[in-house]
Amino acid sequence: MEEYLRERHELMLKDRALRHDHAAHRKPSLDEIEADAVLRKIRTTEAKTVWDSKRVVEHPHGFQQMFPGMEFLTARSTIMSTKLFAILSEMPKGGLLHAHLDATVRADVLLKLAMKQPAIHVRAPGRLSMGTFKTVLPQFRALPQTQWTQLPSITDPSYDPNTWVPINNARRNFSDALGGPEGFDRWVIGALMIEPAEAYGTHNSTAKASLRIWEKFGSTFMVSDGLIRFVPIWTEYVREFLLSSIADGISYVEPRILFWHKQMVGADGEENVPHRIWFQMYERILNEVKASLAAQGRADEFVGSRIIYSTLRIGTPEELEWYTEDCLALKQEFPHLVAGFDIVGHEDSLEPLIKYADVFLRFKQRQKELGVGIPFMFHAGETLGDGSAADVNLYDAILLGTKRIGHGYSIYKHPHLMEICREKGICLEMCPISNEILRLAGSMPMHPLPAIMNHGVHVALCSDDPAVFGNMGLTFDFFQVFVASELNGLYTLRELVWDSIRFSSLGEQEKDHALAMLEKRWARFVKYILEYGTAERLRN
Ligand SMILES: O=c1[nH]cnc2c1ncn2[C@@H]1O[C@H](CO)[C@@H](O)[C@H]1O
Repeated sequence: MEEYLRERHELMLKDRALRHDHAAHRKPSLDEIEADAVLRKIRTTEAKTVWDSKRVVEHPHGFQQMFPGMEFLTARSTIMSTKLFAILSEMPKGGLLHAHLDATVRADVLLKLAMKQPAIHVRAPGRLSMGTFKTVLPQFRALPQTQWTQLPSITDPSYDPNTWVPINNARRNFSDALGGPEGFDRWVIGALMIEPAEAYGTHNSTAKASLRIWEKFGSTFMVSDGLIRFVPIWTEYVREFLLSSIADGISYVEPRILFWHKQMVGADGEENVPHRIWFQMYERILNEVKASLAAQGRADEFVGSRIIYSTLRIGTPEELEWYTEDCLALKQEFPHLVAGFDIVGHEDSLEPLIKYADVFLRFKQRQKELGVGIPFMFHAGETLGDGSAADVNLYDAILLGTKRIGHGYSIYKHPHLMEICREKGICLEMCPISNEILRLAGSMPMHPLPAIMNHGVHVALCSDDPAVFGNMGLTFDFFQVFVASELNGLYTLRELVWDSIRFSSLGEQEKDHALAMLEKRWARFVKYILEYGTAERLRN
């Protein structure tokens, strides 16, 4: 029996040897070993006390049994009540490498920013009633002062659909039958976020033919665009994104900014602010945030930010070439801010990478001519397809030399591609909560993340579109991943955090600095877990 147990142990070690959190790669400190045990105890206890399968929560189909890593939108408030969540909130998270900027600030905060702008008007394309509350969506726009209106209400019987009402009037006079001003907030926020009833009920399909969940997902961006792409709101939005990320323990952010629209609406209500001014504004806010942290003696909490230039995966190759040239010009003017290039949007229904391969090859050539480097950071494989165009995007992303892969969800079906990622150090930006809400995985235990980690592929955990999903910061994604596996421990968390800096676009010296800062904060975090363990009598 002794011999059997030894063989058994060796087999397990061998099977897990490719994992980056494997003991062979780094010796944990004694404190870490003890803190790991505390975290595991809490997880085991809460699996019984909180995620007990006899407990249920309300669910669009009736009731849902609780389990660790269950559907995020029905579990969210329970997650927030756990000890594990409280502890992970304190964890230094490293970098956020995959987030779409226009979905990074809480919907209620965005609405408050909008209410401060008299230029912002709202209209409804149809009549609002209880029956149309979810289907008649608000449209926002900042108007030049000459076009401001004084219409009193968007719900009045006399309201002419598609006419602009000042946002404050629309809110103040929102009909009592629809909930008054709070009803207005619910209408707007409901259009900016995905609700459980949608993800798990009415829109629960990712099928190519119906795209239900992506219909709702896509529409949230149409609604928010009229608010965010307005200079006075955009600048405050960026500030809020940076500050709320820092508050969650994130020390570096690399958002994808969508440059599809060639202009932003300026403070005067005219759509005439070109991309280079967006970069200037971003840099100004970034410097202000850094200066205010330094003034508070908190400079070591944040190392900075770079931008992944993104446009949509639609249109002709010629049209895409306008964007690659635009990106080149911006890289020359803001070399320290442009981190990479990507095309975004629903992979299952929009254009595959291969359609633009010659543009991408020319883009690389142009970079050589101009002496600049703009790595691809392609979205690829965010699909359930097997051999579909979205799945095949993985081959093109890798062949085109992508530095990281956005999602790469379907890569676990491709042994050779995983080997390439492992050997070339192509990191996967995995967004587990996003994948679950967009119905690629029914819950966290159904997510392929463990398969990918067991193959030794580097992963950075990311939030993708936290304003739409409600997974603000990175604590929620770390939580879901941590509770859904008994293999994952403190060393797993540490590897994920470290990889998010190692595979970022920071320069080598900046990475060293960021990792040194992280090391100090990590040591404090480990002490915090130990103190927590002592207070809760969880230590031996
Ligand atoms: O998970 C994703 N996969 C692909 N595209 C996305 C995802 N999340 C957001 N966007 C896209 O980014 C744009 C906003 O910046 C939107 O067009 C949205 O479709």
